[in-house]
Amino acid sequence: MASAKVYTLEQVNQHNKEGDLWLVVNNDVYDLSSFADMHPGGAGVLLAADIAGQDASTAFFSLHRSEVLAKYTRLKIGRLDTTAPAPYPILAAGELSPVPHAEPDWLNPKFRSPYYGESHRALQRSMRKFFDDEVKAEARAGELSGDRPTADLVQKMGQPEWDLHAMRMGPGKHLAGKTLPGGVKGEDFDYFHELVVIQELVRVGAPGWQAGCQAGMVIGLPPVLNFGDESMKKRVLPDIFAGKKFISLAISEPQAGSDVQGITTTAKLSEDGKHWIVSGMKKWITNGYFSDYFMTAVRTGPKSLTMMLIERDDSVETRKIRTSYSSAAGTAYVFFESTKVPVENVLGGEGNGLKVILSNFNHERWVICCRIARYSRLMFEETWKWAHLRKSQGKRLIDQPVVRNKLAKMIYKCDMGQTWLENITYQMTHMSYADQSALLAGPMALLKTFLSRSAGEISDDCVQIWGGRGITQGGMGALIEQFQRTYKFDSILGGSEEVLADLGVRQAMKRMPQAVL
Ligand code: HEM
Repeated sequence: MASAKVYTLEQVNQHNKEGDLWLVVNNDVYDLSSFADMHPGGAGVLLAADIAGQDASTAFFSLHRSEVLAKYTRLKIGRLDTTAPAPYPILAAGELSPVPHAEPDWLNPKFRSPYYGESHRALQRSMRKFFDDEVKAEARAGELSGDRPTADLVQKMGQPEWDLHAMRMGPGKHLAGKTLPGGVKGEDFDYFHELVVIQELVRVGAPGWQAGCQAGMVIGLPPVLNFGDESMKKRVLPDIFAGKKFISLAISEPQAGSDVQGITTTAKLSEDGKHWIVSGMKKWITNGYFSDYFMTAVRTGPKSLTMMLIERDDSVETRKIRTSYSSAAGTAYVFFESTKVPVENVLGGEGNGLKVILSNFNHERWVICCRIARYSRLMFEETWKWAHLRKSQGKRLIDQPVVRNKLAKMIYKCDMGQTWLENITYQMTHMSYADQSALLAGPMALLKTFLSRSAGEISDDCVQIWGGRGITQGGMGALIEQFQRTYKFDSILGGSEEVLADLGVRQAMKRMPQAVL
């Protein structure tokens, strides 16, 4: 590769007018002569005496995200003749953030953790690099455009080198014999490994796109893994884990929401007893728009709820629903019109639908907890950096006690949530499934309530600090605006805050002895 051309600041200074406009950002020299008229911030600001032909790094970084530079590398013509480090260092792909509290404590080299071993750290390093290098740019673009994840990327994630889709299903037999990123043996993969994968993926900062990237699988596939027979597993799992097919969980309906008792989609047995004939509609089905399979809750009798795997055919129609995050998620209505489903596709037996649904609730809620804890921390990091950059009335925002107070609240909410999450995760790695259901369902419900409530408060404080940029799509505050528009998903999906808070208390009531004085 040819080495970059080197210029002195005096040479750059000569190019300071309309049609001949250079400037320096982070020790790189940019020629903006033709770009100035297309500059979204206008040509005027670029022609100002302290900008045109000057080192404009400080002005640049107070108004743009660093991704802008990556997008406009074509304007770079060389570098400045200096050995001084770049004034605003940009993290290389895979690096940990040096911003205080931007990473959970276990990633701080000076901190110790009883929960994470070398294999978790190795997995974290691999995933961070992969998501930074290969996923972040597509994810953020897709979040804005509404384009679902590309087949190339989803299938790359499914290749044996990454096995991301299989890892997102958590520990289990489906990972046996595999060597996962970071050299982790499939048999050793535990809930902390899964937490690492989820939290690293969240950092790409694109919730709708990320949902479009097999979120339906995370909630729709467990019945196949836990209740499917070997022939179903053989038929369905390989293509889903390879990222070639999609599955979604189809429970909620317009009238029923997530109240499974109210489900009206019905299935009637065919005369020859070989098929169920399903009719009805489902709503808010993540990935439904492009799913090949639907793990569907249907009514097989007045009091009988049954789960069945429905494969897309001409009798299944899907229609996109616009929600407040990106339509990259493929959230949809799903209509079944006399859809024929082989009786072998019933999971867990006729009438046992509720048991199948409930069997995955804790895991789903835990996944949401992992996600929102990390997403909230990302917002803190953005806001902390902004508070150091942005000056108002001659002072940086961070120099204002009221701003520091808001940041303090963000730090303790993020750290409390993560610490509690790690404690529950540790119990999950050591408890039988029965004990988990009896002892962790309540704390998990309360944790999710705490984290989504905290996310709301963190979002509110972030927006106040960011001001207009916190309510503007694109530009510096893009992630903050996106967060305040989308954090509600995690406070509703998998059980709303109110329902879960109540569940947490009712579970504790069950364990209350008759009388304690
Ligand atoms: C390599 C040089 C530059 C490039 C490629 C560039 C590109 C951009 C882009 C893409 C935007 C749209 C908003 C965003 O995506 O962040 C923008 C906005 C803007 N730029 Fe630049 N810019 C450059 C240098 C500068 C400099 C040196 C200034 C100095 C004052 C400046 C001032 C602005 C302003 C005021 C806005 C509008 C910001 C807002 O609405 O909040 N730009 N620029």
